Amino acid sequence: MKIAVLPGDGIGTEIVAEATKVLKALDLKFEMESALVGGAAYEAHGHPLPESTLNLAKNADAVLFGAVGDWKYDKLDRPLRPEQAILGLRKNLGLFANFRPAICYEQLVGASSLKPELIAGLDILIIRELTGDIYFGQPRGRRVATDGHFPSAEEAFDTMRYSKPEIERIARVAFEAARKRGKKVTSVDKANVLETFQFWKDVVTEVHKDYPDVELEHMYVDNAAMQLVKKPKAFDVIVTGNMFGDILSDEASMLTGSIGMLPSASLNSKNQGLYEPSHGSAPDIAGKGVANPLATILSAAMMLRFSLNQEEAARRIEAAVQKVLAQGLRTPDIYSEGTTKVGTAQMGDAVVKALAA
Ligand SMILES: NC(=O)C1=CN([C@@H]2O[C@H](COP(=O)(O)OP(=O)(O)OC[C@H]3O[C@@H](n4cnc5c(N)ncnc54)[C@H](O)[C@@H]3O)[C@@H](O)[C@H]2O)C=CC1
Ligand SMILES: CC(C)CC(=O)C(=O)O
Ligand SMILES: [Mg+2]
Repeated sequence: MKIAVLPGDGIGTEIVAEATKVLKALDLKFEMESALVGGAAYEAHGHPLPESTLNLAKNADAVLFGAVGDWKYDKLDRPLRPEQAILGLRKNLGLFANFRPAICYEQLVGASSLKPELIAGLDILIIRELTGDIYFGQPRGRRVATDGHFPSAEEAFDTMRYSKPEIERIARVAFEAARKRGKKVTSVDKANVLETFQFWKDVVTEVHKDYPDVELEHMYVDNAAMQLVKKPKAFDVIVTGNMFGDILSDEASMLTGSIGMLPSASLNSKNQGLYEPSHGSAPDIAGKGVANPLATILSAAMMLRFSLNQEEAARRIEAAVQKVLAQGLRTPDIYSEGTTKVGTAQMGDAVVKALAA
């Protein structure tokens, strides 16, 4: 078994170091090989996703990814920007199904910006389509307008699109997932305005016929954003497109206490996967040793479960995370009065210690 380890930029290197520490402490038989990705790869090789990094990821059983990006690369041509590395990995590996579980651990109920009664016991699963939508649609670019409010002005455009098989396969993933938990799927769209999402809604409704035991509701994305903070526990599984899923999962992360708590798994049809926290490279706190490594450590647990067939080891990690939270250890993003503030490495060390106990 081989894990490709791609730390990336900013806090990516700090949090992945803690996750690999935890993986090594499990004493399982797998090999880990690291490579540069994102801005770090651009600096060393002139490209954010060098062929060697892509090949390592393709040939591994699973990929553990940190985060990419930094403001200093924002002026580069788009194909050279660090974010193209994660988009390229998702596309090249066919990682269309992104699982983002938003679970509020009992010990963190007080860390959320929402009232405790709204989020205590929260366990929702966002399933985000990851290789289509406006993030990948062509054509895109800049041009001179020929119509509209300002003819002959400079304009920019992107293309939102989904094919029927792309919607069908992610809908099936969502219904199958719901079957194993609360048996309810909320499909989030903007069918009242966008043709792409009327199509999405029609196809999801059709696929639902094969899952009569699962309840399906449809919700517009603006309402979904509101309902997520009004009554989050009314959701079970949310399925949505790439862009809406990106936005709603950041919102949902605050229901768990912090974006530093939200792991993710991105799977292809062979259950090969890339595992990364839902957040980015956080340049504002990079290098300070204060980033929360738990989303990455929990992503490593998802990797053991989904790609490496190590359910017991996954559970051990999740139990260890709960244990350190119960001990009162908190990185600054989840700190509240009466708990103990720790840094990134101390949090990783505490998880390793909790594994052994
Ligand atoms: N998958 C990826 O590699 C992603 C990369 N990005 C890139 O990351 C860079 C920064 O983007 P932002 O919009 O600022 O999003 P971000 O998720 O990096 O940060 C947003 C806020 O959350 C905080 N935060 C994020 N992770 C944290 C953690 N583990 N512990 C404590 N606090 C944490 C940050 O300090 C910041 O205040 C950009 O270059 C962006 O393109 C953004 C999202 C995903
Ligand atoms: C580069 C972005 C598409 C990454 C992101 O924001 C995400 O996947 O959540
Ligand atoms: Mg995002």
